[in-house]
Amino acid sequence: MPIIEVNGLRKAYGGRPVVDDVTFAVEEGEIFGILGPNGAGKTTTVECVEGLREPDAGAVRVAGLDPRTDRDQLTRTLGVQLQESELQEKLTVREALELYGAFYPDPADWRGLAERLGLTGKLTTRFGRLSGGQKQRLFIALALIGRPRVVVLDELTTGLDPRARRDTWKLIEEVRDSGVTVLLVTHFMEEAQRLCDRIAVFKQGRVAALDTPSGLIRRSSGGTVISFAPSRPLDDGDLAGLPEAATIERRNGHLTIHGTDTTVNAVISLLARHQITARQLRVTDSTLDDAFLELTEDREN
Ligand SMILES: Nc1ncnc2c1ncn2[C@@H]1O[C@H](COP(=O)(O)OP(=O)(O)OP(=O)(O)O)[C@@H](O)[C@H]1O
Repeated sequence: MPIIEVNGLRKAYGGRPVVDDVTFAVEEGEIFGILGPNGAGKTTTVECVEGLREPDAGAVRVAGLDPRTDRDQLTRTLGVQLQESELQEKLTVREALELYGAFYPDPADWRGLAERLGLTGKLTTRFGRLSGGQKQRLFIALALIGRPRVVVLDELTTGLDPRARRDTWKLIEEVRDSGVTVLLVTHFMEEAQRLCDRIAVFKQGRVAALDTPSGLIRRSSGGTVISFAPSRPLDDGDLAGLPEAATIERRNGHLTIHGTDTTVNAVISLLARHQITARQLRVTDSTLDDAFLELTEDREN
């Protein structure tokens, strides 16, 4: 049974559709990513999941609850990363954690959460005096304080330094390992690739692709690229029989061949057969970045 179900979701602003027939389901215990260019409808979609926006059409269920009509139960099920403006400047970190913990019947231990998020030294600091990254960590702690079954994190690590970002990834993995489902909106490909079990790529209000990170990479046409400078020239006849080679380019004594793993293996055997050495040999694979750019490319421009 999926824990989040979004079916035929539509939302328009001023007659312009920004979420246009979006359907996806998130299984319990998954980290499910939503990727997409600015304005693709990601936040609008998650706000419908959180019950903050009313869909024009379609159905949303979180653990069987309707976010618009079952609000009380939903707040006990769903943890949401707050936006900055929602906390008072004068509130200290400790007060914020205690206050938000008091909203729930069985809150998590705020001291433990503060420690996991590196906030122990900041407990008496007022919210207005925290750095951007410290605020971000506090929002993550507040999203988790009610021991939610599902947590929605929109731009989880924006503003965090590289170490804090990695620590946060570890924390999110621990959260998932404790059985919590995570819905993650992100612009960071490395984050999506590392954390997400599956990803929905949004484009202009629609789901352009939904797959595992490696599934999305496999779909991209970039494939594997091998480039090298052969110790003596290879003629076209030798290269013609290479399996699964999409393109072969020659430039300044360098060969660049786009293909697959099979192509790379065939190139290596070919070189060995002809006793040719490959100088400056590089083999690179497509990344989630490549897949994302290809999937969200605006072909009309
Ligand atoms: N309250 C609103 N009134 C009018 N238009 C809105 C409103 N909220 C969002 N939009 C528009 O809807 C579109 C989708 O916005 P949304 O915030 O869902 O995109 P997003 O994919 O989350 O983008 P980003 O990556 O920039 O956060 C945008 O063009 C935005 O300008």
